[in-house]
Amino acid sequence: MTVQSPDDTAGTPVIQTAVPPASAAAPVGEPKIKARDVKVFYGDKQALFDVNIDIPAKSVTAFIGPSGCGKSTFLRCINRMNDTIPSARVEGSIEIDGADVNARSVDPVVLRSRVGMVFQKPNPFPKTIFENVAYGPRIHGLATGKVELEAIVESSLKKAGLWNEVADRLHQPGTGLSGGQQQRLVIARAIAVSPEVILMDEPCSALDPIATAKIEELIDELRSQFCIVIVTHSMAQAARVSQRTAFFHLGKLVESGPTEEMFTNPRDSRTQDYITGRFG
Ligand SMILES: Nc1ncnc2c1ncn2[C@@H]1O[C@H](COP(=O)(O)OP(=O)(O)OP(=O)(O)O)[C@@H](O)[C@H]1O
Repeated sequence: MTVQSPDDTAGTPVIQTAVPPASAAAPVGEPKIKARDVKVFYGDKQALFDVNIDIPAKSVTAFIGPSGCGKSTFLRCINRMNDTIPSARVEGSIEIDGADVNARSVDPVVLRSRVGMVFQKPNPFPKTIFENVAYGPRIHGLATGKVELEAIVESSLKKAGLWNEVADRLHQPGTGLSGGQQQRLVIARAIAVSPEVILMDEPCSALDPIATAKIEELIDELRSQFCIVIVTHSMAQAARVSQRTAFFHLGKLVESGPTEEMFTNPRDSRTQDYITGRFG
């Protein structure tokens, strides 16, 4: 299906979702990620207020909302990237498969291999294409030798839809690829350590429409294997790629639910106002 009026700024947008019926998109069984009463402070300033959400496995969940509403802050709680911001303090609990990510016993480096992250700007290492993908499996001891490492690199690049474009130049710098290819390389790098969750923070905002379409197709393919959470400014993109959507406003999670319902029949007037372009 197509989505009209990308980014929804002109008039009242009509957003068509390309997702299964709402019943098929509802979480089944235990959620992969369970957040309870999550609050985040930067110094004295509170950026997130009591966020409660269940995020299913093998599905794409989109976080939408106006600039500064806390989408990225919440995303960063899931793999403890907020630990790297000295002024940030996180309260409440986030569990992945029932285990608290903030428990003392959790090594953030190991957590981040289980919960990979893709940023707005593609950030390949200043190394070859091969080394970009091989680095994680090597440091986490996932390959017993060269042949196994090569197999992981190949299968990760294939899953990221990049193999055919780079198979004959694996030993050239990753930074020599186009922006869209670099973003797929970064996704291959995340996949290479067999994560369970992939967090994407506006992964297409630096890409042209063709590269964006490729990443969106890739997200759709990857959802059969991973729990994917994507922050996006584009409601059209949320509608195209996600099965569930969460709307944030002023640091609060206003509502979340099956994407189709969120865009056709939101429960909260703030969501309605946002999706119809009344603010944003
Ligand atoms: N490192 C930081 N230090 C201090 N305040 C921060 C920091 N990062 C974010 N904030 C503040 O926290 C609030 C939420 O920001 P956040 O980046 O999570 O929102 P967002 O919804 O992802 O925004 P955008 O869509 O513009 O990326 C904002 O008021 C922002 O200024």
